[in-house]
Amino acid sequence: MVSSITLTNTLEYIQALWIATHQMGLPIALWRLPETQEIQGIIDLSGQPQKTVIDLEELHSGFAVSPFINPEADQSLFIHADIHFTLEQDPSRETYIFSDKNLPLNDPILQIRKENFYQTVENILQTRNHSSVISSRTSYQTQDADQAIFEDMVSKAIREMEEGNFQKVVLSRTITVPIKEDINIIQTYFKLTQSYPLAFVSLISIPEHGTWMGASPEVIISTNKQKIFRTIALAGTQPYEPGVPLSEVMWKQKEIEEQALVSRYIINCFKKIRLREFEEEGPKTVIAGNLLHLRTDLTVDMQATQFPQLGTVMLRLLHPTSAVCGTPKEPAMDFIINHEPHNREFYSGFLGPVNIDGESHLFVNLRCTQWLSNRVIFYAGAGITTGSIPEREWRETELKTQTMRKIVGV
Ligand SMILES: C=C(O[C@@H]1C=C(C(=O)O)C=C[C@H]1O)C(=O)O
Repeated sequence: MVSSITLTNTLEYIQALWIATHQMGLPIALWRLPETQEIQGIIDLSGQPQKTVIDLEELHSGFAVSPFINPEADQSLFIHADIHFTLEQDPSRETYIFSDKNLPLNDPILQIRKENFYQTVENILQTRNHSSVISSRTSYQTQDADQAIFEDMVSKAIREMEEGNFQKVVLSRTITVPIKEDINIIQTYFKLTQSYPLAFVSLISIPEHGTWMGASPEVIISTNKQKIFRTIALAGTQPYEPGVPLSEVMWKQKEIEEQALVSRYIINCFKKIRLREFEEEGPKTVIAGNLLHLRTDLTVDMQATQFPQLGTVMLRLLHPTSAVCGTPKEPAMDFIINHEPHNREFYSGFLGPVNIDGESHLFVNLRCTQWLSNRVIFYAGAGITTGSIPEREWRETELKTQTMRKIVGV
């Protein structure tokens, strides 16, 4: 059984692993945390992720994926870590070391499946049968809104806000693009990790639920070994011009207010659970690929506050935040459901590793794409307030897909 191997051809090995999960119908998640080099992966040998509430106190090691619409919080999928591996660059930076963490498998059937899995990987490597995009979903229909339809939807939202129905709504759209037959999804993923060093870069595939790749700048909740809870309030968008110091970046009133709404939403969630001892830092300007955002960091010492279940409680209260839905949450959500022509599915849901080495890091699924065998669907949204100009919001959604489109080559 594989436990640690030095790879001379990393791409080929990870691709064989990816193909093997598809041949065997197994869910897989690959991710790289912000500001780290190591890529990690999880494979669920049962073949079916569990549909569950994300309770960090109850769940084993795994990877959580929630759709945007999850009102009772029970629609999240949990990819169980039957296999957990890491891919680390060696100090010479010439090769990668692939390590299987050899998590204990209590069920002998899973042990046999694991052996079969690595055997399948070997067979694929030997036959060198490397097809290009392997997607867990071949047919899926979505409706892209053109510029006029999107701007009409934004204008309608502005009118409703002027009537006082809500204060902010985040409206999104899809862009469906055919892809070349020879595109390599794993190579694209590696490129994405390089373009977004500060983001959470993920690639997941779940039978019947699809194949998704993204580079999220937005933590929804994270809890680390030191028992520090962290979340962020992220909003406001402008293009990043390399060379301009972040301290010199100026923000318009509209963006400052929009981001303040997200911060206030999070602090209100703390108030609901009577938590007063939190640290607030920011807002400051941060880089996400080709863009800049405004970010406030909010942290809590879960030991000092005697609140070990804070991650679970806050996840339930926060999702969907005002950064991807709006304020107040219910009328903003109704507007989205009634007006966006597409189904968001996992876009603006959350995803990330749970209880891996004593830490959980969940991110909002943004700057993401869904992969079908011959097409990619890009998803992007923008925060709308009464100060919005529809054409600028359209341009913002264009900007939000730009880095990803360049990497995919479309
Ligand atoms: C909705 C998206 O991004 C969110 C909306 C932002 C905004 O309105 O300025 C900024 C960052 C994210 O919180 C997206 O990327 O699709």
